[in-house]
Amino acid sequence: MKLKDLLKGIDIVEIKGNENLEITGIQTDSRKAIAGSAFIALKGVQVDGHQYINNALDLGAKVVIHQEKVDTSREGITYIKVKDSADAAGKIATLWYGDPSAKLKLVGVTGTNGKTTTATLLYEMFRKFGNKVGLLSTVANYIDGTVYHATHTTPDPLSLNEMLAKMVDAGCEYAFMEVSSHAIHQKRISGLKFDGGIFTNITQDHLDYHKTMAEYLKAKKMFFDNLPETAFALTNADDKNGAVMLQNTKAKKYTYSVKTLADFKAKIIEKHFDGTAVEFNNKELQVQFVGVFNVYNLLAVYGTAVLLGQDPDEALLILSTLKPVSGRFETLRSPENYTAIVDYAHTPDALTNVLEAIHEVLEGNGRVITVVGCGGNRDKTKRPIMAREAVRLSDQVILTSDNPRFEEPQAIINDMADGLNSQQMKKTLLIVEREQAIKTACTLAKEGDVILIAGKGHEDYQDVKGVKHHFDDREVVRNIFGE
Ligand SMILES: CC(=O)N[C@H]1[C@@H](OP(=O)(O)OP(=O)(O)OC[C@H]2O[C@@H](n3ccc(=O)[nH]c3=O)[C@H](O)[C@@H]2O)O[C@H](CO)[C@@H](O)[C@@H]1O[C@H](C)C(=O)N[C@@H](C)C(=O)N[C@H](CCC(=O)O)C(=O)O
Ligand SMILES: Nc1ncnc2c1ncn2[C@@H]1O[C@H](COP(=O)(O)OP(=O)(O)OP(=O)(O)O)[C@@H](O)[C@H]1O
Ligand SMILES: N[C@H](CCC[C@H](N)C(=O)O)C(=O)O
Ligand SMILES: [Mg+2]
Repeated sequence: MKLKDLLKGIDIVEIKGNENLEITGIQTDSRKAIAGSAFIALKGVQVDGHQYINNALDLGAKVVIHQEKVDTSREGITYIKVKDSADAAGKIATLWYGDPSAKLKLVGVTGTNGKTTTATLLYEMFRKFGNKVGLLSTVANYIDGTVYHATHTTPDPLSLNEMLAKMVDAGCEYAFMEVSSHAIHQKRISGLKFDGGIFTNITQDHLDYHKTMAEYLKAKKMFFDNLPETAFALTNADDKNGAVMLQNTKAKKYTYSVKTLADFKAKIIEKHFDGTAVEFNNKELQVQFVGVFNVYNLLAVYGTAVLLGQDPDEALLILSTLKPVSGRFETLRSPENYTAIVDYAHTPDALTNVLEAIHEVLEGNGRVITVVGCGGNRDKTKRPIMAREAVRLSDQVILTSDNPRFEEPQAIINDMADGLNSQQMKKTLLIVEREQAIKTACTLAKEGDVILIAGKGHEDYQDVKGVKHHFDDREVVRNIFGE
């Protein structure tokens, strides 16, 4: 592909050299540069890609796209200075892969919690409508039924557009993807053509990265600010920032709600352990999901289906057949008749919601034992809050490890316990080994009790000092249950 054809829509400051040459590839990682390729230098979080320009050139790259002032003296090299190399990387990636998002009906889901659930259920629903569909999610990526390993919630722009192009090649008509705040902030989604955007909610998380809630909110809002007028923007009217998200969008605005008037409105009729009876826009249905938060997710799915032109009644029929996503409120029953629930709640709000959902169906019959930890090298301020919420809504809490990464596991647990007073500590155990923590919870549980094992959900590893050791909460539970 010709270099100049890749530069459409990019804010160029200066070009030095030939822009009329054939490119063999594009990279943002110097280590992957090949003969004749273009290297885009990104200002990273850890390091600055501009440092590696010569490494890329040594491997044969012929073009450098940069944002900072750099040495442009190497012979035969084209240097393109741009205003924003992250934005350029996104846009160049879309063009390199043939602008796949323009050939798909692409819908992005953003928010602190519920992205994986909503995007995955949309993928499943649209397949049930009979379409070929793609999905990019935390748990896994899918192209019309074929699974691909996911490393991020939202991949880097090159991997992202490569996946979208594969979806186009496979004949997919729709694609649903999670849009993380990191991805918006790092412009991994620049150049993508969305047909719709969904906002789930915003509560505390990722303050290690965004520093303040205001910055976190700004990142999420940017996704909606950049939607085109041809797209729809569907927001949660019950979230206090739901309307804020759509303040400056050009997209057509729609709302969903359980509490107020909205385009898509739900009423909860009855809650039980294997599902919820609800009314969506005055039509009754039974869904196989527990928790009010899941009613919101399902409502967003329903609204999206309708906004994409599907028949509302058929959408409701399919909704009632959908099943929970891997590692989200996954229920396992012990031979002694207590229940273990594995859930991906890793934020204060998610933990509160999932515990409230458990209480709503338990109705005071049976105790709640919660096993929970917090990730290392992530938002430290959520640790004491999560511990307090766990204690407030449980009869017994075991604080344990969840991906300590490069931190000391005991130090993370101590940060959590710092949120508890001596009274609260009385119902709290600290057990560093997660397997031991789960075993202890099972020893303590009696018939009718519920053990919530929170934070890891679908994850099948424990990330310790950069090494992912195999660990799966569900597997541990099944072993204890003798399955
Ligand atoms: C904090 C963060 O988001 N980091 C992401 C970021 O990396 P970075 O900016 O730190 O990159 P860097 O290491 O500083 O390098 C900067 C540039 O120099 C280049 N480089 C580097 C070394 C070299 O020798 N040569 C070279 O060219 C790199 O390729 C890069 O282009 O850009 C990388 C490429 O896109 C991501 O892989 C990386 O994700 C890291 C691994 C990560 O853990 N990210 C998490 C926090 C994340 O993104 N999570 C969200 C979901 C969160 C949620 O909603 O729960 C997600 O979307 O997955
Ligand atoms: N709409 C919601 N509101 C609040 N909490 C939710 C909602 N949906 C799910 N949760 C809780 O959050 C957890 C994570 O859900 P999910 O994986 O769908 O979120 P996510 O936004 O994809 O998370 P991540 O940012 O890690 O990708 C669930 O296990 C559940 O405890
Ligand atoms: N996408 C989230 C996942 C957190 C899951 C939890 N198990 C942890 O490791 O903190 C993050 O990277 O912050
Ligand atoms: Mg997710």
